[in-house]
Amino acid sequence: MKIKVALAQFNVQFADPAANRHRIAELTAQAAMVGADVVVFPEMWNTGYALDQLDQLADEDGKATTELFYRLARENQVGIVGGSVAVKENGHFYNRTLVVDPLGQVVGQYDKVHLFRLMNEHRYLAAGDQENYFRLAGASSASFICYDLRFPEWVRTVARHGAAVLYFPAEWPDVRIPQWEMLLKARAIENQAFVVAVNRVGDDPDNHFNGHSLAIDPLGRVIADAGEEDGITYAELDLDQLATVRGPIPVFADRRPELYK
Ligand SMILES: NC(=O)CCC(=O)C(=O)O
Repeated sequence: MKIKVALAQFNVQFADPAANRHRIAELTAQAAMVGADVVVFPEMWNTGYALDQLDQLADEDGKATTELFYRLARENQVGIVGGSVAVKENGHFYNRTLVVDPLGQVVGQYDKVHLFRLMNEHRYLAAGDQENYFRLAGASSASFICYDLRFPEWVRTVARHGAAVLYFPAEWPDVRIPQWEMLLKARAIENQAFVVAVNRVGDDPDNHFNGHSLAIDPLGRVIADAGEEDGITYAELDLDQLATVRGPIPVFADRRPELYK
Protein backbone atom coordinates (compact mmCIF):
# COMPACT_ATOMS: atom_id res chain seq x y z
CA MET A 1 0.00 0.00 0.00
CA LYS A 2 1.23 3.47 -0.87
CA ILE A 3 0.28 6.76 0.69
CA LYS A 4 0.90 10.15 -0.83
CA VAL A 5 1.98 12.76 1.69
CA ALA A 6 2.11 16.52 1.09
CA LEU A 7 4.86 18.32 3.00
CA ALA A 8 3.37 21.82 3.21
CA GLN A 9 6.35 23.99 4.10
CA PHE A 10 5.47 27.68 4.28
CA ASN A 11 6.47 31.08 5.57
CA VAL A 12 4.55 31.39 8.84
CA GLN A 13 3.51 35.02 9.35
CA PHE A 14 4.61 36.22 12.79
CA ALA A 15 1.70 36.90 15.19
CA ASP A 16 -0.87 36.76 12.37
CA PRO A 17 -3.21 33.76 12.85
CA ALA A 18 -5.72 34.99 10.25
CA ALA A 19 -3.12 35.19 7.47
CA ASN A 20 -1.73 31.79 8.43
CA ARG A 21 -5.18 30.18 8.48
CA HIS A 22 -5.76 31.52 4.97
CA ARG A 23 -2.47 29.97 3.80
CA ILE A 24 -3.33 26.63 5.45
CA ALA A 25 -6.60 26.56 3.50
CA GLU A 26 -4.83 27.30 0.19
CA LEU A 27 -2.20 24.61 0.77
CA THR A 28 -4.76 21.99 1.79
CA ALA A 29 -6.80 22.57 -1.37
CA GLN A 30 -3.65 22.46 -3.50
CA ALA A 31 -2.52 19.16 -1.94
CA ALA A 32 -5.93 17.57 -2.41
CA MET A 33 -6.03 18.61 -6.07
CA VAL A 34 -3.04 16.39 -6.81
CA GLY A 35 -4.41 13.47 -4.82
CA ALA A 36 -2.53 13.68 -1.54
CA ASP A 37 -3.83 11.37 1.20
CA VAL A 38 -2.31 13.41 4.01
CA VAL A 39 -1.14 17.01 4.28
CA VAL A 40 1.37 17.99 6.97
CA PHE A 41 2.10 21.51 8.29
CA PRO A 42 4.91 23.08 10.38
CA GLU A 43 5.03 23.78 14.11
CA MET A 44 3.27 26.80 15.71
CA TRP A 45 1.82 27.87 12.38
CA ASN A 46 -0.95 30.06 13.82
CA THR A 47 1.24 32.50 15.77
CA GLY A 48 4.86 31.65 15.08
CA TYR A 49 7.06 32.12 18.15
CA ALA A 50 5.18 35.24 19.29
CA LEU A 51 5.21 33.70 22.75
CA ASP A 52 4.80 36.97 24.67
CA GLN A 53 1.57 37.67 22.74
CA LEU A 54 -0.09 34.30 23.30
CA ASP A 55 -2.65 35.75 25.65
CA GLN A 56 -4.15 37.65 22.70
CA LEU A 57 -3.25 35.23 19.90
CA ALA A 58 -3.45 31.62 21.09
CA ASP A 59 -6.37 29.53 19.92
CA GLU A 60 -8.87 29.30 22.81
CA ASP A 61 -9.29 25.56 23.56
CA GLY A 62 -8.11 24.82 20.01
CA LYS A 63 -11.61 25.62 18.75
CA ALA A 64 -10.70 27.72 15.72
CA THR A 65 -8.17 25.15 14.54
CA THR A 66 -10.50 22.20 15.07
CA GLU A 67 -13.25 23.96 13.11
CA LEU A 68 -10.86 24.93 10.31
CA PHE A 69 -9.47 21.41 9.97
CA TYR A 70 -12.97 19.88 10.13
CA ARG A 71 -14.05 22.03 7.19
CA LEU A 72 -10.85 21.64 5.17
CA ALA A 73 -10.60 17.88 5.63
CA ARG A 74 -14.21 17.32 4.55
CA GLU A 75 -14.17 19.78 1.65
CA ASN A 76 -10.92 18.35 0.31
CA GLN A 77 -11.29 14.72 1.42
CA VAL A 78 -7.80 14.64 2.88
CA GLY A 79 -6.21 13.71 6.20
CA ILE A 80 -4.39 16.50 8.04
CA VAL A 81 -1.44 16.24 10.41
CA GLY A 82 -1.97 19.76 11.60
CA GLY A 83 1.57 20.87 12.37
CA SER A 84 1.05 22.51 15.70
CA VAL A 85 -0.70 25.59 17.01
CA ALA A 86 -0.50 27.66 20.16
CA VAL A 87 -3.55 26.78 22.25
CA LYS A 88 -4.87 28.38 25.44
CA GLU A 89 -6.62 25.95 27.76
CA ASN A 90 -7.41 26.14 31.47
CA GLY A 91 -5.10 29.10 31.95
CA HIS A 92 -2.12 27.40 30.25
CA PHE A 93 -0.61 27.60 26.79
CA TYR A 94 0.26 24.46 24.84
CA ASN A 95 2.13 23.75 21.61
CA ARG A 96 -0.49 21.35 20.23
CA THR A 97 -0.89 19.07 17.22
CA LEU A 98 -4.35 18.10 15.99
CA VAL A 99 -4.73 15.24 13.51
CA VAL A 100 -7.95 14.86 11.53
CA ASP A 101 -9.14 12.22 9.09
CA PRO A 102 -10.90 13.03 5.79
CA LEU A 103 -14.24 13.09 7.64
CA GLY A 104 -12.90 15.89 9.79
CA GLN A 105 -12.82 13.77 12.93
CA VAL A 106 -9.97 14.39 15.35
CA VAL A 107 -8.03 11.10 15.45
CA GLY A 108 -4.99 12.40 17.30
CA GLN A 109 -3.93 15.18 19.64
CA TYR A 110 -0.49 15.91 21.06
CA ASP A 111 1.02 18.56 23.31
CA LYS A 112 4.77 19.00 22.86
CA VAL A 113 6.49 17.01 25.57
CA HIS A 114 10.00 18.51 25.50
CA LEU A 115 9.99 22.30 25.66
CA PHE A 116 12.85 24.07 23.88
CA ARG A 117 14.58 26.50 26.25
CA LEU A 118 16.65 28.14 23.53
CA MET A 119 13.42 29.52 22.06
CA ASN A 120 11.95 30.30 25.52
CA GLU A 121 9.19 27.72 25.39
CA HIS A 122 9.74 26.77 29.04
CA ARG A 123 8.87 30.35 30.09
CA TYR A 124 5.50 30.45 28.34
CA LEU A 125 4.24 26.93 27.62
CA ALA A 126 3.08 23.94 29.64
CA ALA A 127 4.48 20.58 28.54
CA GLY A 128 2.40 17.61 27.49
CA ASP A 129 2.87 14.08 28.83
CA GLN A 130 0.80 11.92 26.48
CA GLU A 131 1.64 9.86 23.39
CA ASN A 132 -0.03 10.53 20.07
CA TYR A 133 -0.56 7.24 18.28
CA PHE A 134 -3.23 7.11 15.58
CA ARG A 135 -4.30 5.65 12.23
CA LEU A 136 -4.40 7.87 9.19
CA ALA A 137 -4.69 6.94 5.51
CA GLY A 138 -4.58 3.29 6.56
CA ALA A 139 -1.20 3.66 8.29
CA SER A 140 -0.46 3.29 11.98
CA SER A 141 1.23 6.57 12.82
CA ALA A 142 2.65 8.68 15.62
CA SER A 143 3.53 12.33 15.90
CA PHE A 144 6.00 14.45 17.84
CA ILE A 145 7.00 18.11 17.70
CA CYS A 146 10.39 19.53 16.71
CA TYR A 147 12.73 19.36 19.76
CA ASP A 148 11.15 15.98 20.70
CA LEU A 149 13.33 14.68 17.86
CA ARG A 150 16.37 14.88 20.14
CA PHE A 151 14.87 12.36 22.57
CA PRO A 152 15.19 8.91 21.00
CA GLU A 153 13.87 7.29 24.18
CA TRP A 154 10.57 9.16 23.82
CA VAL A 155 10.23 8.45 20.11
CA ARG A 156 10.94 4.76 20.76
CA THR A 157 8.41 4.65 23.61
CA VAL A 158 5.71 5.67 21.16
CA ALA A 159 7.04 3.97 18.02
CA ARG A 160 7.26 0.56 19.68
CA HIS A 161 3.48 0.22 19.34
CA GLY A 162 4.27 -0.42 15.67
CA ALA A 163 4.05 2.96 13.94
CA ALA A 164 4.72 2.85 10.21
CA VAL A 165 4.97 6.63 9.90
CA LEU A 166 6.48 9.11 12.38
CA TYR A 167 5.52 12.77 11.83
CA PHE A 168 7.65 15.70 13.05
CA PRO A 169 6.23 19.20 12.50
CA ALA A 170 8.90 21.77 13.32
CA GLU A 171 10.23 25.32 13.41
CA TRP A 172 13.91 24.35 13.24
CA PRO A 173 16.32 27.23 12.53
CA ASP A 174 18.78 27.06 9.62
CA VAL A 175 21.91 27.03 11.82
CA ARG A 176 21.09 23.50 13.01
CA ILE A 177 19.70 22.00 9.79
CA PRO A 178 22.65 19.55 9.43
CA GLN A 179 21.64 18.09 12.84
CA TRP A 180 17.97 18.02 11.80
CA GLU A 181 18.75 15.84 8.82
CA MET A 182 20.97 13.43 10.77
CA LEU A 183 18.55 13.10 13.68
CA LEU A 184 15.61 12.43 11.37
CA LYS A 185 17.54 9.74 9.52
CA ALA A 186 18.53 8.13 12.82
CA ARG A 187 14.92 8.06 14.09
CA ALA A 188 13.83 6.44 10.80
CA ILE A 189 16.55 3.78 10.86
CA GLU A 190 16.33 2.84 14.52
CA ASN A 191 12.53 2.64 14.49
CA GLN A 192 12.35 1.09 11.01
CA ALA A 193 9.65 3.57 10.08
CA PHE A 194 8.98 6.32 7.56
CA VAL A 195 9.70 9.78 8.90
CA VAL A 196 7.84 12.83 7.57
CA ALA A 197 9.19 16.10 8.95
CA VAL A 198 7.85 19.53 7.98
CA ASN A 199 9.76 22.70 8.78
CA ARG A 200 8.93 26.31 7.92
CA VAL A 201 10.74 28.86 5.79
CA GLY A 202 11.23 32.61 6.34
CA ASP A 203 12.22 34.74 9.31
CA ASP A 204 10.95 35.69 12.72
CA PRO A 205 12.55 38.32 14.98
CA ASP A 206 15.08 35.79 16.32
CA ASN A 207 15.69 33.13 13.69
CA HIS A 208 15.99 32.32 10.03
CA PHE A 209 14.32 29.12 8.84
CA ASN A 210 15.40 27.44 5.63
CA GLY A 211 12.94 24.57 5.33
CA HIS A 212 14.39 21.26 4.21
CA SER A 213 11.26 19.40 5.16
CA LEU A 214 12.10 15.76 4.59
CA ALA A 215 10.49 12.41 3.94
CA ILE A 216 12.79 9.52 4.84
CA ASP A 217 12.34 5.81 4.32
CA PRO A 218 12.93 3.11 7.00
CA LEU A 219 16.51 2.63 5.73
CA GLY A 220 17.31 6.29 6.31
CA ARG A 221 17.19 7.31 2.65
CA VAL A 222 15.74 10.70 1.76
CA ILE A 223 12.68 10.25 -0.47
CA ALA A 224 11.85 13.94 -0.67
CA ASP A 225 13.61 17.16 0.35
CA ALA A 226 11.53 20.32 0.09
CA GLY A 227 14.59 22.54 -0.28
CA GLU A 228 14.34 26.16 0.83
CA GLU A 229 11.23 27.41 -0.99
CA ASP A 230 7.71 28.05 0.27
CA GLY A 231 5.34 25.40 -1.12
CA ILE A 232 4.35 21.76 -1.19
CA THR A 233 6.63 18.80 -1.84
CA TYR A 234 5.10 15.35 -2.29
CA ALA A 235 6.38 11.99 -1.13
CA GLU A 236 5.00 8.53 -1.79
CA LEU A 237 5.45 6.15 1.12
CA ASP A 238 5.45 2.50 0.08
CA LEU A 239 4.33 0.82 3.29
CA ASP A 240 5.13 -2.64 1.89
CA GLN A 241 8.80 -1.72 2.34
CA LEU A 242 8.36 -2.06 6.10
CA ALA A 243 8.12 -5.85 6.01
CA THR A 244 11.32 -6.16 4.00
CA VAL A 245 13.17 -3.95 6.49
CA ARG A 246 11.69 -5.32 9.72
CA GLY A 247 11.74 -9.00 8.70
CA PRO A 248 15.50 -9.65 8.51
CA ILE A 249 16.47 -7.29 11.38
CA PRO A 250 13.67 -7.46 13.98
CA VAL A 251 14.90 -4.70 16.30
CA PHE A 252 11.64 -4.41 18.21
CA ALA A 253 11.54 -8.14 18.99
CA ASP A 254 15.24 -8.05 19.96
CA ARG A 255 14.92 -5.26 22.51
CA ARG A 256 16.08 -5.92 26.11
CA PRO A 257 13.99 -3.40 28.00
CA GLU A 258 14.89 -4.99 31.36
CA LEU A 259 18.44 -3.61 30.83
CA TYR A 260 17.43 -0.07 29.88
CA LYS A 261 17.36 2.23 32.90
N1 LIG B 1 11.09 24.63 17.88
C1 LIG B 1 11.98 23.76 18.33
O1 LIG B 1 11.68 22.89 19.13
C2 LIG B 1 13.36 23.93 17.79
C3 LIG B 1 14.27 22.79 18.14
C4 LIG B 1 15.65 23.02 17.63
O2 LIG B 1 15.92 23.97 16.92
C5 LIG B 1 16.71 22.08 18.03
O3 LIG B 1 17.88 22.33 17.64
O4 LIG B 1 16.43 21.09 18.74
